[in-house]
Amino acid sequence: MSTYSHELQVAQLAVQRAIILTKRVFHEKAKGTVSKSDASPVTIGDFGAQALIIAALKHNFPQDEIVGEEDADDLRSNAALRDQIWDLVKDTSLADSKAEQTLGGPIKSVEAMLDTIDLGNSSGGAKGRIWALDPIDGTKGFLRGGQYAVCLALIVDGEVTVGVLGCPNLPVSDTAKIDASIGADQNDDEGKGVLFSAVLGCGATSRPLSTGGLTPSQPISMAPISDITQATFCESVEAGHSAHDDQAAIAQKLGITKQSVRMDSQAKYASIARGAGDLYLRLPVSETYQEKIWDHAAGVVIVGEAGGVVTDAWGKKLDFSLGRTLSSNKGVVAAPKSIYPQIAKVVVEVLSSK
Ligand SMILES: Nc1ncnc2c1ncn2[C@@H]1O[C@H](COP(=O)(O)O)[C@@H](O)[C@H]1OP(=O)(O)O
Ligand SMILES: [Mg+2]
Ligand SMILES: [Mg+2]
Ligand SMILES: [Mg+2]
Repeated sequence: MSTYSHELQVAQLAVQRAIILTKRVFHEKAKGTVSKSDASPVTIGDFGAQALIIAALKHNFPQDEIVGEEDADDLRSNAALRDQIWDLVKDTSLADSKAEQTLGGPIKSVEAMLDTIDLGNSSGGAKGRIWALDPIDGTKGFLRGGQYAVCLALIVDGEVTVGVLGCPNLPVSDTAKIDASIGADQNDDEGKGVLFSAVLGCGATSRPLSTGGLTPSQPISMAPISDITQATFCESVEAGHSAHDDQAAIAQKLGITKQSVRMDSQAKYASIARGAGDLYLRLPVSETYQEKIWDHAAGVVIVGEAGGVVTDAWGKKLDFSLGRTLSSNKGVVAAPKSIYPQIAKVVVEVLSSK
């Protein structure tokens, strides 16, 4: 077995199992949404997916730390919400019994579920093995019926080493270039659901999601691009998460004529890694917002292994060793190696002229 193959297998199966739960919630009209202290939404899907993934990690790697986005505080004071989540969690398992066994089987009780969710409370750091988990990334997209991703990465001594992104609403077929329709109304499951993975130094792959064991994978790589003016660039749907105006100015300076493709979540990283799009621009909207490690870790190693470069808006490597946030970075630029220098130069020009 190669290094990290056990970690990779557990991470892929754990994400795949959690997506059985998130898809059930996705198709419900009422998603059990509550507002967090920072006013961002969280649903029963986010909590349920965090419980299932942490349970699988703790079963296999009891010593590892976990930085998970959610905690169980709201559920300890809201019995109705807690019971709704438990109903989902206790009934979610992989159809393949060997794969389910690998993950340690079901969580034993509602109390164990709450404690498991709270194991995502690591403060992160530069030493040892730390998993970064975003149980639903793009919760706003999830609520809107758009793209979302279940994201898990292993950081070893501050370096992202394993990354897995489950994207239930991306098309299985990777031949089509993405366009504006990818961002919205993904209510039909037909031909959708992709699991992306990478191990540092070993390449990136994708495979169709299943509800049992892992399906065969194929290598993925970014699209070769010689003429930057033909590039497709991705950005957030939410104007509050990245600066659409700066991104439009950068695209214009680069001579890009195509409309940007707006989609929620790390599905943007996945889409450029498989060559369905070319660039991902995430320019900061706020002086104070610090990007969270769980919003980028998996995407960064997947894009890196697919032949891309990911830095912050000033060309600095993203530093995952500083805790739960990327406190020394601002914004994100992801592009194929061949055209990255041209793009980075224009990004700095646009930011410096403000
Ligand atoms: N001001 C902000 N700048 C950048 N990202 C943000 C900001 N506020 C929230 N986010 C995060 O952006 C991520 C989604 O990005 P996208 O819009 O590209 O899908 C979410 O994880 C969300 O975090 P949160 O979980 O707190 O909502
Ligand atoms: Mg997120
Ligand atoms: Mg989230
Ligand atoms: Mg959130």
